[in-house]
Amino acid sequence: MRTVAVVGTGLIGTSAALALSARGITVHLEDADADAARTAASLGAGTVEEPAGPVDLAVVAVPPALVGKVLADCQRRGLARSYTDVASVKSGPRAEVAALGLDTTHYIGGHPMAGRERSGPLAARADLFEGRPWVLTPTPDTDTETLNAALELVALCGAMPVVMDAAAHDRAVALVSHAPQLLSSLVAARLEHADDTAVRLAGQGVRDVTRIAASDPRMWLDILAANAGMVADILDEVASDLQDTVAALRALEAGDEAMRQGGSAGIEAVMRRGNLGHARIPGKHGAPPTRYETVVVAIGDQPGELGRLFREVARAGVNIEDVAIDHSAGRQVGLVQLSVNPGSVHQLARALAERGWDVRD
Ligand SMILES: NC(=O)C1=CN([C@@H]2O[C@H](COP(=O)(O)OP(=O)(O)OC[C@H]3O[C@@H](n4cnc5c(N)ncnc54)[C@H](O)[C@@H]3O)[C@@H](O)[C@H]2O)C=CC1
Ligand SMILES: O=C(O)C(=O)Cc1ccc(O)cc1
Repeated sequence: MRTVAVVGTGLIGTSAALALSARGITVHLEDADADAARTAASLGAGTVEEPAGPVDLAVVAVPPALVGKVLADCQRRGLARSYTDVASVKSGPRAEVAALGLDTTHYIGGHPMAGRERSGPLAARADLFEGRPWVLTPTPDTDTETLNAALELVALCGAMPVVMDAAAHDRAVALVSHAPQLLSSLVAARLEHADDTAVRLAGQGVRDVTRIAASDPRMWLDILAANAGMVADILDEVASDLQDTVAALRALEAGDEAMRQGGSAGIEAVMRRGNLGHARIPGKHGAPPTRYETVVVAIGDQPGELGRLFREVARAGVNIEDVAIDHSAGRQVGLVQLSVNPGSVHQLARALAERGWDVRD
């Protein structure tokens, strides 16, 4: 594959374009908003010049409800030999492509399972898809050239292809992406009118649970509208779990010992079910989940501190598997939680302490 057109240069389109350009592919950028395409080009994602002839692959990276319309326009113009999209839902766009009578042999649905809570080209990152699943939804009439072009796109973006049926994809993402998005929004919504004194106490737990509550409501309305039934089914089950949990909490306050015991059992059961569900989430690069341990280091809230710390960790020969930073409210200090392999914890803590870092227990 030598030439690609990215149609829609927001977060996802520009991230893919950056990854492809970095690997020597010629990328043509276009967007209904000319500023978005120019911004992407200025970031090194490609050129806003039109291709001289059909490109090898066009990546349609627009909101889900527009995939059919934009694909129709691209095919009419003869923009590419093969086409794919990146929409977060797959059955809706597929039905629209069929309803519009488009060429389905040279189109394959796609969905990179990576994103950010921010939109637009300025939020793009070349490594966004690194090690992440990228779902492809071929149909019996998808031709080999198109499947291969999409597989090459996924490989060039450093992602792992997962071939799925569109309906199975939509069921799966309702569970692992769409329902969690709404649950995160609902937790964050409780904070809207909360007392400042309460919000100021927010720590890493509530930050983790609400990170994606900062997402763009319009884009998510589009996604949820295209998968509403499946997401509602999951939230129905969550609502039933919530009712049981509330009943268990009330029982914990009861005067009667037997009721209190029932309440304890209910809460313990939900916590244990959560442990088991959490343990099933794959680790980096789709590997089986790994248990990491954390080394906590306090750093000053000033430029360059994090870089200095990371260099020290590298010098100690330890790989950082994950990192989280907890900014204590009102203090000029951040607590950096370095997740590392359990075997490296003591060695790293000792090495950092010896070099003067404030390592916390
Ligand atoms: N944001 C996320 O975390 C993820 C989003 N997706 C999917 O990727 C797609 C794009 O999402 P984002 O990049 O986040 O959105 P975005 O809002 O950052 O970018 C969408 C871009 O499409 C452009 N556009 C709209 N109509 C157009 C048209 N008719 N022709 C050409 N360009 C047009 C917009 O001007 C905008 O620049 C959506 O289908 C979304 O479901 C997939 C994975 C993750
Ligand atoms: O922010 C995250 O962790 C995400 O996982 C975001 C995300 C949002 C939408 C998608 O279709 C896929 C991934």
